[in-house]
Amino acid sequence: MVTINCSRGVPKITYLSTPKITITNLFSKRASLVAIVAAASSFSSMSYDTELAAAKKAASLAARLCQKVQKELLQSDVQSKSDKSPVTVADYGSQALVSFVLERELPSESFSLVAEEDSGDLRKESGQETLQRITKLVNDTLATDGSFSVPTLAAEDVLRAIDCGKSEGGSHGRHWVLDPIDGTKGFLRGDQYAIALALLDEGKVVLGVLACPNLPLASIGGDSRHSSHDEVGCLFFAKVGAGTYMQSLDGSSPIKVHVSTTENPEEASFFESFEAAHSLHDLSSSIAKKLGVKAPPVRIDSQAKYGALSRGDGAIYLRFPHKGYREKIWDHAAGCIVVTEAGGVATDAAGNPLDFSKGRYLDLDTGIIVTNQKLMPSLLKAVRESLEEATSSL
Ligand SMILES: Nc1ncnc2c1ncn2[C@@H]1O[C@H](COP(=O)(O)OS(=O)(=O)O)[C@@H](OP(=O)(O)O)[C@H]1O
Ligand SMILES: [Mg+2]
Ligand SMILES: [Mg+2]
Ligand SMILES: [Mg+2]
Repeated sequence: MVTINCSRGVPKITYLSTPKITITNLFSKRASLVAIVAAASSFSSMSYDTELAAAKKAASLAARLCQKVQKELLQSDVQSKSDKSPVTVADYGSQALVSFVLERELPSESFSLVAEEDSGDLRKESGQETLQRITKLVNDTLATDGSFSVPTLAAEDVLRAIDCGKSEGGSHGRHWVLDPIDGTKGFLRGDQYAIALALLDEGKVVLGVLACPNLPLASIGGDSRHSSHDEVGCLFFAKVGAGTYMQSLDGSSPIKVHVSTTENPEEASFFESFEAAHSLHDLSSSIAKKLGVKAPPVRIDSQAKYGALSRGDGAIYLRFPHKGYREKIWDHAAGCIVVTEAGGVATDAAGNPLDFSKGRYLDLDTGIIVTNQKLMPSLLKAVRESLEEATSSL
């Protein structure tokens, strides 16, 4: 927040944190004009450009690390966390790398990171070999980027970087939010996955980056045919109020992207989780049918769905986890700003906006739905009716 106090005609500007502007005790019209100009320039200095550049660099390097591991995937790389979900050397390596790069690129900012993984299993005797592999991977990846003249990281540095991700987030101050590999199951299958990084400021997502190493640069929408020669590797990025852009992970010039503008459900295809355990496919089908969607669902892993939606490959994303599942903020923060800055809307099943200010979890009603502004009212109606039918048939 920026507070401007113009009591003596000379505007005094105080920075708090988000770029809201309050003008108090205006001395004259001229003073007020000066104040507004000053506020505008202070707003642009709060434009998160440095943070966005750091986030793009961190996510791109992490994508490089993940691509290397996916090529060499060995069964022994896969560990199981206590909740039985898979985690690989690439999940840990990506988290260590992003944490290290952000801290190094933004030395003047206090650093808080809410991230999926922790180093618990790597600190055990049984995790030592894996830790050595991760440390080597992180060092090898940093060495591919000429701008880091850092001494080789020790295993302890890697553990510390991973554990920076223990922040609880919340509604005050700035917090980075990271899913080092979203869609680990897709990653293991050789399919889609994403490195998803966002920044919260006073509880709002202000920037997001999605690196999708296996996503074709061309549309994956319903009618498009893919050939094995399609170029893959997309980097989506969005900043609050500045739109969403996509470039290739190899570094082409960014292009501005926009969600589908279709108002006709018959033309709209919809995305959902690849894994049936992560989202109720039957419920999505019933909603899509009610809405009049003709195309079959496009099932892909990870927040690559939000990226693909942001460039209009499909028009709807439906996500209805099984009862009792609690969504984590790192599974949606980056995707949410990528799609909303591209003109889309993301809400829970009752139409409430997603609230990232409540800590590591998203508290929401039933599921997550995403589409464009025009289709949202009829989608919400179809969701409500399908949920009512599902409840009454129990
Ligand atoms: N039971 C259940 N229900 C709903 N969601 C779950 C569930 N279990 C896991 N997860 C989270 O889903 C993340 C993967 O995202 P998607 O469902 O979009 O992709 S996928 O189709 O499952 O691959 C996945 O993210 P990663 O762990 O980062 O891969 C999980 O956070
Ligand atoms: Mg996981
Ligand atoms: Mg995830
Ligand atoms: Mg993950």
